[in-house]
Amino acid sequence: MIEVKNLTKRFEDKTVLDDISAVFETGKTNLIIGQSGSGKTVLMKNIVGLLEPTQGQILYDGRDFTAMTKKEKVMMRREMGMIFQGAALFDSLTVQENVQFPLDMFSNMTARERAKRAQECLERVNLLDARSKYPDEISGGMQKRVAIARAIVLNPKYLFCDEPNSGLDPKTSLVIDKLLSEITKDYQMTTIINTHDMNSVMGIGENIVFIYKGHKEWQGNKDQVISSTNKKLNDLVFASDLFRKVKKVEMQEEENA
Ligand SMILES: Nc1ncnc2c1ncn2[C@@H]1O[C@H](COP(=O)(O)OP(=O)(O)OP(=O)(O)O)[C@@H](O)[C@H]1O
Repeated sequence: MIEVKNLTKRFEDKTVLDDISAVFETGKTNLIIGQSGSGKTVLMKNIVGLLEPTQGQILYDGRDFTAMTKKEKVMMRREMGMIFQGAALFDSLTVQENVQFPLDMFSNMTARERAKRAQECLERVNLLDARSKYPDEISGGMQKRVAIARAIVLNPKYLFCDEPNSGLDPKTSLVIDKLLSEITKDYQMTTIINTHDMNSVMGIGENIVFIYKGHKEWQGNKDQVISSTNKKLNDLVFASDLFRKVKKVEMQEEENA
């Protein structure tokens, strides 16, 4: 579980995050949603330690990350897997070498053990057959799956994904969402996903934190999204492609009736 307590982030005199408190639960896909510029990325960067909070605390299973020394934070990062926008793979390394890279850097395993572990993770994302290919020889969706395999290779307790579906078609996005949801359950990770994708909200939104202009406007699950009377949340969700499509189908059905 990751707990954010009264988090405020200012850049000079600009307050980007204002007194945010939220709990992100273990074994669940926790989503951060909000309009462009609302502060989602800044929130995630504070949580993983890429930015320093101006005020507030971040607790990893009760451990106060904000109070840790630099060395302790580096140790904590080994418990975190990260998937950034785009897949951010090394073009000159094969799929397997990409997945194995964190092991080569941070583990004391033998070469044989590292290769075995990388292959286990590739198998988990159903890409073992592509292990000798280079990133430019595989599709965008496959590249994302390689990034997921790489993010879990060190067995993280916490998984962070920034817009995992950006640049992917809806069908491939569903595959990625399903995979993220499954590995979250399998490995009992605390997974936090920044997303614009309302299909993801409705598919894997077990715990959704809605950020509006830097403050927490709403928190709930996907079923509560549907029944919520929060106008700002409804504006965000019902302005999405998914709901426009649902509405269009309903209108067509009415016309045909
Ligand atoms: N280093 C910085 N210095 C000053 N302002 C910043 C800095 N980083 C982000 N901001 C501002 O913080 C606000 C929130 O940005 P953020 O990137 O978190 O939004 P977001 O919700 O992730 O948007 P998007 O969905 O478009 O990625 C924006 O107004 C942005 O300009």
